Amino acid sequence: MSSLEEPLGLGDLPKLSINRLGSLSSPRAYRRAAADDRSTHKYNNSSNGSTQMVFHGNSHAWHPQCRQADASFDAVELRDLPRKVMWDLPSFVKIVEVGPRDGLQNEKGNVPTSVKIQLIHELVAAGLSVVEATSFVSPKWVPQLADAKEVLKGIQQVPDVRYPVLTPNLRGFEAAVAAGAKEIAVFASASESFSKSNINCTTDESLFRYRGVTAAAKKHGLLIRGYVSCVIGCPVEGAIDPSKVAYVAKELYNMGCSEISLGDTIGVGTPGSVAAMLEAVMPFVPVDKIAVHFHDTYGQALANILVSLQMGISIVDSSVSGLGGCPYAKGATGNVATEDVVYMLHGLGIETNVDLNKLMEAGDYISKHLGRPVGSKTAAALRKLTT
Ligand SMILES: CC(C)(COP(=O)([O-])OP(=O)([O-])OC[C@H]1O[C@@H](n2cnc3c(N)ncnc32)[C@H](O)[C@@H]1OP(=O)([O-])[O-])[C@@H](O)C(=O)NCCC(=O)NCCSC(=O)C[C@@](C)(O)CC(=O)[O-]
Repeated sequence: MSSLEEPLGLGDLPKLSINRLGSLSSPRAYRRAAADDRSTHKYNNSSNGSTQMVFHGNSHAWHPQCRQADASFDAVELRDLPRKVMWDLPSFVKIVEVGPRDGLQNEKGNVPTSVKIQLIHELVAAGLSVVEATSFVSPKWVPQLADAKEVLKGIQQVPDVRYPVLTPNLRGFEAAVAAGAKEIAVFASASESFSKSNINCTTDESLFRYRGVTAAAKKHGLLIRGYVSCVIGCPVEGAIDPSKVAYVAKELYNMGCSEISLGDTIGVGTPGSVAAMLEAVMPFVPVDKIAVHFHDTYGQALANILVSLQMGISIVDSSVSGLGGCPYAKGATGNVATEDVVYMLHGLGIETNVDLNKLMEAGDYISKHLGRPVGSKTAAALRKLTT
């Protein structure tokens, strides 16, 4: 386990917050300072008035003498603690709802076109300003979204709401434009193996292909979203080097993508590995153009979102009722549920413009249709309270 992945307890923060936290430039620097501060602690021994040193490695918060010694400044420091822990959080987060695409592409049963359209309408009614509608991919590869044209044409598009659609090649791009798309998304992978299984070509071949797609999109005045998948791990290759993610993100950004979504496709990331990956990408893509996209396979998605926000990210992808998975990423579970993201963000005082009740109605709608309970813990808890 790398030092970045060692858990850092909340109890460690009061001591750090005295003079360090505000001036640190990145979570990595913060962690180094935390490690320094925690290894040694000077305290006054009240029984004989002497000053003693305590060496306690990483267990500062739990060392009885340190707890006693810290008590004198805790009263002052703890008052400021929430602000310091919530260091630099954005005041507004844009949520990109990917349920109708990333969610429904993985369903075994057939979801009627009318249900997909109704779901999109409900999500927009809940206040979501970006709803990824469908994919113009090969129906042989993803039969669940074979009705892409009908879905996009069937939506009553609301002004100022974005409805991006995935386009893997020029053929998909042309079909999307003909169906009324105003925004497309291209998707490349930081893992060669996943690239081959997902779109049947290497990463560089896909980037070459996307140069044609993005050039055509710019000519038509369309917005372009770029995805990088497998940003933390790949089902075949295991851990992915952050420099590979940075390379793909940079290429997509430089070819004109206005937003780069970094996808933990199989949901293996932790706040430690996510922070390292973001740190690698940030020199190449402005922070306000980066979105994070977490699947919740290991239950880490909300923690990963929080650390991303702390690093300055303000665009989060999520999926109503936690729908999702990728047909070409075995074992990956759904995306983080939008309801849970909204609940956490509102709890942090961050605006989203999303009405949680209406969002839960959209979640109920699709869950009923799919014949299973809602996949959001927030929705399940709130529904229990009101029945
Ligand atoms: C890229 C291809 C098309 C290559 O597919 P291919 O088989 O290598 O290429 P092809 O050119 O030989 O095409 C195969 C057949 O598909 C047709 N075709 C070809 N293109 C299209 C098109 N656009 N629309 C409709 N049909 C198309 C083409 O005409 C042909 O039909 P046939 O001649 O055999 O009758 C294929 O591999 C494909 O569609 N892959 C998409 C797979 C997919 O959608 N995966 C899920 C995306 S999720 C993801 O990537 C992760 C993400 C974004 O969610 C983020 C995260 O979670 O981390």
